[in-house]
Amino acid sequence: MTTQQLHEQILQKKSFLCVGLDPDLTKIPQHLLETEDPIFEFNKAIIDSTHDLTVGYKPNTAFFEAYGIKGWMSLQKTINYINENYPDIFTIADAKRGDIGNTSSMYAKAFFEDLNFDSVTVAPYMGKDSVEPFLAFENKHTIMLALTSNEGAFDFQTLNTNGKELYKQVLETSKTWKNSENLMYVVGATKAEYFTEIRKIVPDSFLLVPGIGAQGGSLSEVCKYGMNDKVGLLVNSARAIIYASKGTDFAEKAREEALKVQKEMAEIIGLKFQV
Ligand SMILES: O=C(O)c1cc(=O)[nH]c(=O)n1[C@@H]1O[C@H](COP(=O)(O)O)[C@@H](O)[C@H]1O
Repeated sequence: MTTQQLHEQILQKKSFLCVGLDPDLTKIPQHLLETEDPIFEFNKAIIDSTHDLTVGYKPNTAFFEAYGIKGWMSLQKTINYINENYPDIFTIADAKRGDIGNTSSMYAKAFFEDLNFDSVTVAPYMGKDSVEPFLAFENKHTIMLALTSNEGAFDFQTLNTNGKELYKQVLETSKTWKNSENLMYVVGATKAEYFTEIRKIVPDSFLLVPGIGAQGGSLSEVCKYGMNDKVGLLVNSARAIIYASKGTDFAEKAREEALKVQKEMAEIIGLKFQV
C-alpha cells in the first residue's frame, strides 16, 4: 500500500485510528478460552467489529510470541484474516527489530514476505545497515522508533549529543537513507509538546503515535502539533479499545470505544480539510 492510498482511506473513513491487537490470555473474555484458538477468535471479533472505523491494525508480536508456536500461528491467522477480508487496511507488525544487515534481511523477509505485513517497527540503535534491509522492500514501510511514549524515552532519546537531542539526530540522519520515502516514525502521544520540533525535521512523514487511551496521551494535542497537510498521523490505541469489556459483549464494547475516538478524529479532519 502506498502512503497516498493510506491518505485516501483516512479521508474516506474520516479516521486515522490504528487499533492495537495486543491479546493477553489473562484479559480476554472467559468464554473464548474454550475455543481452539482463543487469540485468533478474539482478534477476529475485534477486527470484524471495528474495521470500518480504523485504517490500521497493529499486532504487537510480543503478545503472540509469549505463547510459543501457537501464538505465532495465531499471528499468521490474524494477518491473513485482515489481508483476505479487509485488504485496504494498513497492517503493522510491531516487532521492534533491527540487527546487523544479513540478520535484518531475514527479519524483513519474515514480516514482509512470509507474513505479508505492510510495515514493521524497527529500532534505530544499530544504524543505517540495520535499517536498510527493511527499506529495500519498495512497496513496504519501515516504522522507526524516534521518541517513544514511555518514561525511559528520557534515558537516551532526549540526551544531547553534539548539541542535538538523539531523537532529532535519528530523524535527520535516517531521512537521508536509501528509499527513505518509505520511512515512518514512532512518536508517543504522551510527548505531544515535541511534535512541533519533529515536524520541522520530517514535515511529510507519517507518524505512528501510540499512547492515547491506557497511557493517557491527548488526541487533540497530538493533532494540534503533529498533523500535516495530509493528516500524516496513525494514532494507535490497544487496551482502551480491545479490553473495554471482559464479557460476551467485548466486541460491541470495543466498537463503542473505537467509535468515540473515530468521532473525535472525524471532527478534527472535518475542521482541517473541510471533508
Ligand atoms: O511501537 C509501538 O507501537 C510503541 C511505541 C511506543 O513508544 N509506545 C508504545 O506503547 N508502543 C506500543 O503501542 C501499544 C500501546 O498499547 P496501549 O497502551 O494499550 O494503547 C503497545 O503495543 C506498545 O508496545
